[in-house]
Amino acid sequence: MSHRIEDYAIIGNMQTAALVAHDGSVDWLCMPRFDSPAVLAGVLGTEEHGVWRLGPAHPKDTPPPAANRRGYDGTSLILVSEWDTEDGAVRVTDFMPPSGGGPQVMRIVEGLRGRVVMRSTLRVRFGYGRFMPRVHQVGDRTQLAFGTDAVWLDTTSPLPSVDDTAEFTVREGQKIGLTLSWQDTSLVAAPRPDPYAALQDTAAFWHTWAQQCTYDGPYSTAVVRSLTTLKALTHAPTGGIVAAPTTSLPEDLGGVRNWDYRYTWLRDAAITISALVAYGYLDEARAWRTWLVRAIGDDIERLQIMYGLGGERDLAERELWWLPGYEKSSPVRIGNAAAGQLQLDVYGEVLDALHQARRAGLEPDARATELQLLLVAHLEQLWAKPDEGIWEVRGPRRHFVHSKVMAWVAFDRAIQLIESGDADGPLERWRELRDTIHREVCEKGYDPVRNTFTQSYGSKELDASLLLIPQVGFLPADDERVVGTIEAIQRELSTPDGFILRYPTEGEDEGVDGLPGDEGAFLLCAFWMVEDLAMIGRTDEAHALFDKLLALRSPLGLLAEEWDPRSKRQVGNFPQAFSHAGLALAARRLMPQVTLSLPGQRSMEPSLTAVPAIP
Ligand SMILES: OC[C@H]1O[C@H](O[C@H]2O[C@H](CO)[C@@H](O)[C@H](O)[C@H]2O)[C@H](O)[C@@H](O)[C@@H]1O
Repeated sequence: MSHRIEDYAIIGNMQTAALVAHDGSVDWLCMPRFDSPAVLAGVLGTEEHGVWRLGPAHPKDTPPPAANRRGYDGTSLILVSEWDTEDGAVRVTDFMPPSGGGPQVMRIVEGLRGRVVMRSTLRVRFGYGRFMPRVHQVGDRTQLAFGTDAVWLDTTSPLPSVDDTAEFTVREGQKIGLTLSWQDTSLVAAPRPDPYAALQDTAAFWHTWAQQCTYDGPYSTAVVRSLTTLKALTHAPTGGIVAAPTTSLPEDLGGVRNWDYRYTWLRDAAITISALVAYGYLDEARAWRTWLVRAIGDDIERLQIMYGLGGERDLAERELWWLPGYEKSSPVRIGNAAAGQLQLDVYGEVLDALHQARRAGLEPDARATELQLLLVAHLEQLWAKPDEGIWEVRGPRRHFVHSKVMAWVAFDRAIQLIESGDADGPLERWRELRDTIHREVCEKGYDPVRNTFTQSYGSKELDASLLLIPQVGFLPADDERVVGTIEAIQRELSTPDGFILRYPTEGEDEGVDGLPGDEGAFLLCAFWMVEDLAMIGRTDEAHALFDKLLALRSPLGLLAEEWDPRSKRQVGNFPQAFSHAGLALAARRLMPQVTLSLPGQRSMEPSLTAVPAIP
């Protein structure tokens, strides 16, 4: 397939999501859940791996035309694409109703001017592009089935079709709705959809959701789009949150750094919740907290750093040999071996997100409080061990400084929870431990010669995760070691165009992450840099970097995980929660009236909750 990653739009219903290219092709769709096998997987291969293209008919020897205009309808996740042709103009409105039933993709074609011949080509391939469906005609409805899975195609007017393609003409003022609904074959036929009513309900849903946002600043369009994208990555039935809706969109075009992000990482979900909570969204925090209690259960000893959306633990990684990969970036992987890693930072991230939610007004929950205490008690046994760290390196375990800092955060937030009177725990012991970790990090994780914290104890490498040191309240922003670290990261981890790498890679040799190949600038890290620059008073630089980051967004305001400065393209899974959470939190840091207290940044100060909702 020939679409850039940033050419895609996301539509979704908080159960799953689809990617729609600017020529009207849906090239990625997993049903019924984000982490179910894809029924359309063209983005990782060819049209034969599954696509649903809908747009003006075009000659066989020319590529399908890109829409002349495209955008979301207001703050919603309803995508509107318009084409001008020699014979007229047409609009296609794509959306997935968040109605709670089986997931559906709805596409409404509307003639705007003249007459336009449209073509719908639907190639459903079950099992990630592998299996052709059996096609059954049931009256005027079409069922495409393979084994226990099926999708139904319904249209509001009968369309003449040959094989997988239907051509039809729309005239000015005429509308035709097409719906693809997922349905288990053991169930009766999916109810006949009403896309016109569903469109109204979907628009109302997103409008109401966006109105709750408390941001009132200069970046409101970008912030609301990022928050809407984060909402789209939440899974309403369980409260889980995916890191991204895709697998194996490459971090290195043509390379092997291709991973499956359709799971709930404790870290990514916690950062997502921190961003949503910062703008007044507590329902998502409550749902995630419930998910957390259910997924972890009482099994603290066997805590995983990620789970399936339903709390599944077995996320065994495997390669899909039949998919050539996005621009031949292979292997395509599903599952994620990082699920079995030791990553000490997740304790701090979970405790911090729940701390933010509590301060923002989320009511206490006894089971969640108990869980937090159990997590921290377990961390007492673990914090001194080496681990795989925030970046989930596949090389040897190390004493990553960020992991230790986040262990400090876990103890700090637990101490604050106890001090608030909402929980009982070994206050004195944990205070001592908090001090011990602090001392150890400052002794072993800091290089006095270069005046910078380092990636791991005794190492000479830097790591952008060290930018969180002032943000989490480990040290004040004006501490000279913090300023030295920010400056060292700027010097050594900046790309030529001014963005930030996570850590140095080694080209074709294996670097610290145990992987060959390089990668792009990690967008979350650049947003952290924005926050740090603002915190040390270099506000103009912070704004300039933030503006540069905003300019990397796709025309629809979307961000993948990384930016490749060589090809000047977005790379990695898309859209990614990290990047959008980073954007939202950085925008908040740039609000002049926000006063942040230390320790424990990202606190909700009254000024934020008091501002009026966006119109
Ligand atoms: O760099 C190798 C690792 O890359 C992925 O991890 C990254 O994505 C995660 C989900 O957003 C994020 O939590 C982590 O911080 C990132 O490094 C991949 O999931 C790993 O399996 C892989 O080892």
